[in-house]
Amino acid sequence: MTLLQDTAHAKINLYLHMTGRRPDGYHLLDSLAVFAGAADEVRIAEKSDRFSLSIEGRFGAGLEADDSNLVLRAARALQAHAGKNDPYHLTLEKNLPVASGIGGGSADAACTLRLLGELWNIDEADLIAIAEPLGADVPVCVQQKPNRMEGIGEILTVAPAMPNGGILLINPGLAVSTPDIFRSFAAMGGIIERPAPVFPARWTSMSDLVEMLSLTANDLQAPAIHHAPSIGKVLDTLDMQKECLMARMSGSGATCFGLFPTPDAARNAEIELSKEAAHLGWWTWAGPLLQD
Ligand SMILES: C[C@@](CO)(OP(=O)(O)O)[C@H](O)COP(=O)(O)OP(=O)(O)OC[C@H]1O[C@@H](n2ccc(N)nc2=O)[C@H](O)[C@@H]1O
Ligand SMILES: Nc1ncnc2c1ncn2[C@@H]1O[C@H](COP(=O)(O)OP(=O)(O)O)[C@@H](O)[C@H]1O
Repeated sequence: MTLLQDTAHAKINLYLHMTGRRPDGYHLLDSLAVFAGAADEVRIAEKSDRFSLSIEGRFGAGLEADDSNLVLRAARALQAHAGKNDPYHLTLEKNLPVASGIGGGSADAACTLRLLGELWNIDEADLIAIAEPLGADVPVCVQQKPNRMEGIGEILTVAPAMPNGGILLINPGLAVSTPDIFRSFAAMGGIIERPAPVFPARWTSMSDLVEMLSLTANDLQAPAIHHAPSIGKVLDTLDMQKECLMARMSGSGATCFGLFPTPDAARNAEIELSKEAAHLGWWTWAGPLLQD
């Protein structure tokens, strides 16, 4: 029996600029993080003598249901914070590709915090504080709303709502290593000095949003293509789709996204390339951006 369930949406970095480096070597960044309809699901079932996890779904086989899983790490961190002895059996339906630049693990951790926070009556601000040590992308995933991320992701500023546009995600079926991509970024020249993007009070259409994004970049895209040239092919394929306004990689890759004027335009493009995607073993998802 399911007591509570929630969806853990894919995080998309619409742009990702590296702005500096901390003394510990971590890169400081500036990013507009938004969320797509594509999601994992976390369910809380019956009480148990300790937190435990079952994993199902298309990408479940790539993960262990042990203490390394971010769902259990988040549950235990919140349990310690709340001083609760109230463990449950949890189920993760893993629909998002793993280690793919769309923060699926971070979204799962944040989703677990929201669910247990609801059961145990814990404020969102406390959940965000507990999220931070679990990973740089976990705080933004607690709210699942458009946010500007700075610092290494812990400094969040609410961004204007997304227009009612569409997004097509493609993952070429390879996991890229985030540390390798950051290392290559540094080796290929590192930080680029540039003015910080300025957001308007609101975006009226996808074209309006894309106009601002055209002045930005994902600084990890070139190093990722260097490691995995198939990312370049994914970007070319997205660019060739009718009505695709722009194509870019998210996070440290390898998932890339195309932006479209409407969710239907993105779905039509997904259908258009479905044969090629099936042939190449690509994962695809098309639909709306979460708006706020
Ligand atoms: C690039 C981003 C953008 O949202 O997304 P993903 O690709 O993970 O989705 C994140 O900043 C990913 O942050 P996070 O998920 O914490 O990265 P991790 O895998 O823990 O980092 C692995 C390694 O990459 C390097 N690293 C990571 C983050 C950062 N801001 N600077 C770094 O230099 C460090 O060497 C670190 O040890
Ligand atoms: N529930 C989870 N879902 C995905 N990855 C997880 C999970 N728990 C732990 N991990 C580990 O976290 C790492 C990052 O995963 P993920 O969030 O999918 O990456 P990315 O942010 O690049 O999309 C993976 O290498 C994986 O082994």
